[in-house]
Amino acid sequence: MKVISKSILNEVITQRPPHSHKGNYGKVCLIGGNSQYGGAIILASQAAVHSGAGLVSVVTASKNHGSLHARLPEAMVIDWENRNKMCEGVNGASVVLIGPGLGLEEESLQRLKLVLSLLKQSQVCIIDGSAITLIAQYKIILPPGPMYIFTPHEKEWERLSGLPIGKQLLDENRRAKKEIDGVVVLKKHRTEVFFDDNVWQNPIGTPAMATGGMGDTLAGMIAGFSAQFQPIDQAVLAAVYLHSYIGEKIGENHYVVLPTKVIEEISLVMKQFETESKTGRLGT
Ligand SMILES: NC(=O)C1=CN([C@@H]2O[C@H](COP(=O)(O)OP(=O)(O)OC[C@H]3O[C@@H](n4cnc5c(N)ncnc54)[C@H](OP(=O)(O)O)[C@@H]3O)[C@@H](O)[C@H]2O)[C@@H](O)CC1
Ligand SMILES: Nc1ncnc2c1ncn2[C@@H]1O[C@H](COP(=O)(O)OP(=O)(O)O)[C@@H](O)[C@H]1O
Ligand SMILES: [Mg+2]
Repeated sequence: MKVISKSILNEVITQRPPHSHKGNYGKVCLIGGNSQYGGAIILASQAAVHSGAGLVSVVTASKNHGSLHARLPEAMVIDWENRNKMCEGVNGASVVLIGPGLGLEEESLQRLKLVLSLLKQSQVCIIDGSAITLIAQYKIILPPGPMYIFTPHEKEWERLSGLPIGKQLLDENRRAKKEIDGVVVLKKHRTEVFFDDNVWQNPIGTPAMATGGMGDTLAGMIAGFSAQFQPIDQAVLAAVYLHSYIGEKIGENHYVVLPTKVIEEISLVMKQFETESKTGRLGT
């Protein structure tokens, strides 16, 4: 297993070319936030915006629209009761994130199935939270084509892989990952990222980060990074590392690290690691 190092941030976070515009930094569509879990999708959306996604649309319950707009006027909002608008939002995205606060109701399942049926080969789809649980519970087969990134915590990984938490050892996890078409970010004290050919461990992070919404924040950061930076594998590793790096820094003088505090720091810390672009390449 390889270990992610800080240099991943310099490698991935490159200066923006002067003649670029928001369209060059990716369109992210996030789907989640039922009447119980509005906070999850708000945190994920904030994390995507603060990590630099060019345009962010949020498909969520109408109940969340006011609070989302109040916390994040940068995001566009779509009512998930409006099927046509929801389809437009998903179709127009380069990166789709589904799951934070989606819930496990029948409507949540139908929304997940609809989103999966709309995905195109060119899109990246991050699958988090309730979406992982639903995929496991209903044994949903994902349509081939898009690049999938799963972000389970240990219990979600148990549901998805069938491996009880106590049996989640490296070789067992590797074997289980082979059954899954996509990257797996297995979140825990020392998060592991499984690609087809290799596994990376995140050496940093603190239990001060063990608080609700921290994973929703990571999912939003992965969405923001995948929208802007290539190759996607590197972008995922950088997002995972940066999330814990910021958490550790805040944890030096806070007993608990709030997701909203992590989000506030993202852009500031990205600036510290920004390197001159060697190619002048634009994001897609
Ligand atoms: N503010 C909001 O709106 C928030 C909304 N959220 C949204 O809620 C939805 C449900 O997500 P969820 O993670 O809260 O619940 P679930 O999937 O049932 O997992 C919990 C179960 O797994 C167990 N467990 C074992 N190991 C574990 C581990 N390493 N990490 C975590 N859990 C572990 C754990 O064990 P126990 O706590 O009992 O020891 C418990 O039995 C999802 O859509 C999410 O986005 C949240 O993000 C919170 C903030
Ligand atoms: N003890 C810990 N050490 C380091 N990181 C942790 C620890 N506990 C939780 N985290 C991080 O916090 C996040 C929790 O994700 P998740 O359980 O999905 O949260 P939520 O669904 O509430 O947003 C993960 O990124 C995980 O790595
Ligand atoms: Mg979670």
